[in-house]
Amino acid sequence: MEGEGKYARELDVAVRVVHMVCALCQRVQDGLVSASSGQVTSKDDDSPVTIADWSVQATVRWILSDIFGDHNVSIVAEEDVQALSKPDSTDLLAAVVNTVNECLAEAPRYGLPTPDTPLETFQILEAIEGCNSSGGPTGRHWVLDPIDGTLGFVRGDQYAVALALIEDGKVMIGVLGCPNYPMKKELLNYPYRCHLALSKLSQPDPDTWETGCIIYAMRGSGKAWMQPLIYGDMKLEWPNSAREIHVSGIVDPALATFCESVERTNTNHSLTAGVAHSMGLRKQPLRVYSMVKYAAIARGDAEIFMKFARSGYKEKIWDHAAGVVIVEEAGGVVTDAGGRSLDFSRGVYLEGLDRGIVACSGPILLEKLIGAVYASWDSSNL
Ligand SMILES: Nc1ncnc2c1ncn2[C@@H]1O[C@H](COP(=O)(O)O)[C@@H](OP(=O)(O)O)[C@H]1O
Ligand SMILES: [Mg+2]
Repeated sequence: MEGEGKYARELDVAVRVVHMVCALCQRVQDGLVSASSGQVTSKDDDSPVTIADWSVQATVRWILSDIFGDHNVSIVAEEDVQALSKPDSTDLLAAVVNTVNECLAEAPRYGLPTPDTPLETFQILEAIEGCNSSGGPTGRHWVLDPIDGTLGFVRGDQYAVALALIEDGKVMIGVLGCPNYPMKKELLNYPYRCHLALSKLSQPDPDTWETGCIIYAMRGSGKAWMQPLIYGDMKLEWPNSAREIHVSGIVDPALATFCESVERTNTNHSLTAGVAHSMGLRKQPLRVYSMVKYAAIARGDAEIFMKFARSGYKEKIWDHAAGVVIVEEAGGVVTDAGGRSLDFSRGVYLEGLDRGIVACSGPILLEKLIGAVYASWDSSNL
């Protein structure tokens, strides 16, 4: 199964570490949802960041460096230490140090190494700063979005932890941790807070896959997998009930579901409505935060994903790398709006992107979608 191939060790480590940091995220999100304020910081571009973003980044860096060797690990990731290093950020930094050490203390349950003594503040800052690679066309680069969909995260809704490995410009493995991804497709449409409240009434049962999964794939395997999150004191026992996932077989647009960002600042909802109409999609869009949208395509819960950012916005590789390989290995396709593959070899940004990003469960829908984008483009207000 998924344990074979050139990247088997990397995939195994990546899945384990994503499991571990998903537990970290769940603890922080539970605290955020019950706290009234003061837990969310704004970055210079006004986007939100939380202790979970920095803590996940530091934890992943520490584990990958420990296993593969500090000098062998190049990581391209979203966060830097700017906001954490301000004089009034002492409490924030202390919270990150505490969160990382709490998480790493649990590492043996995930089959991962743990530090001999708790990490000191400078080590944690170094770990966060150590994720400052800018990728490129050659060599191995890990790509991490510690919390994708931070807005969903702080709102108690969907978010994802995304880790990918790029080698010589190609995404070779992808892992998406989706701690709030519900078992049933219908529940994705359901306000997540309600689902959270209901699931709190009973202990999650891994057999029913109520909440939380890790989805992953290795390039060329033709397979994508899903495992449930582990809870409480459980130990991660490989293969942890892994089951194979596939894209949907629906090819009729009238029956297809399309998903897109909740935030209209991140994608042009009027353009996507025009495209949907032009291609004959009938259902209401499924609006979900984060790369959970790629997970939904790979799991067969939706057939189409579209993202059309405002002109001038440059898409970053960490927002797509893991999702792309997972969707492709699950049988789907991901391209720009001109039908070309995304290019992960050009550094931090997806350079040369034609208008936007689309993912489909197969080539028939993709062809119709690209035709509909051409038909709708001129009348859009981009
Ligand atoms: N103006 C903009 N246009 C398009 N995408 C944007 C954007 N500002 C931020 N984003 C990206 O959109 C991601 C969220 O996507 P979605 O809206 O689908 O949940 C953000 O990820 P982060 O939350 O990791 O910063 C960010 O990378
Ligand atoms: Mg992101």
